[in-house]
Amino acid sequence: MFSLLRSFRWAISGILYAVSTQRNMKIHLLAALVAAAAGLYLKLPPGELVLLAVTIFMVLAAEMFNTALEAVVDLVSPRQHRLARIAKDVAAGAVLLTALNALVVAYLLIWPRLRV
Ligand SMILES: Nc1ncnc2c1ncn2[C@@H]1O[C@H](COP(=O)(O)OP(=O)(O)OP(=O)(O)O)[C@@H](O)[C@H]1O
Repeated sequence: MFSLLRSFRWAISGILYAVSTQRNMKIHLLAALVAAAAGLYLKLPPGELVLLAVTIFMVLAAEMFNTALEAVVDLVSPRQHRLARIAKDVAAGAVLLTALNALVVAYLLIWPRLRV
C-alpha cells in the first residue's frame, strides 16, 4: 500500500515536471481546460463528453511521452545524431497528430453549438 502511494507521488511529480518545464504542455493544458469548460457549459450529452475527455487526455499523455522521450534521447545522445533527430521528430509528430485530432473533435462537437 505504501509503495503504491509512493509510485503515485512519482507519477504526479512527473506530471508537475512536464507542466512546469514544457511550454507546449502549458498550452495543451490551457486548451484542455477551455474545451472541458465549454463542453460542460454547453451541456454536451454524456457520450460526447466522454469523447472530449478521451481526446483531451490523449493530447496530454502524448505530450508527456514526448517529454519523456526527449529526456532519454538527451541522456543517451547529448551530441547531434540522425537517429536522435528522428526519434524526437517522430515523437513531436505524434503530439501534433493528437492535437489535430483534438481540433477536429472540438470543431465537430463544440463549434456547431456555439453558432446556434
Ligand atoms: N541530439 C540531437 N540530434 C539531432 N537532432 C536533434 C537532437 N536534439 C534535438 N534535435 C532536433 O531539434 C529539434 C528540437 O529538439 P528539442 O530537444 O529542443 O525539442 P523541442 O521540440 O524544442 O522541445 P522543447 O520545446 O521541450 O525544448 C528536434 O525535434 C530534432 O529535430
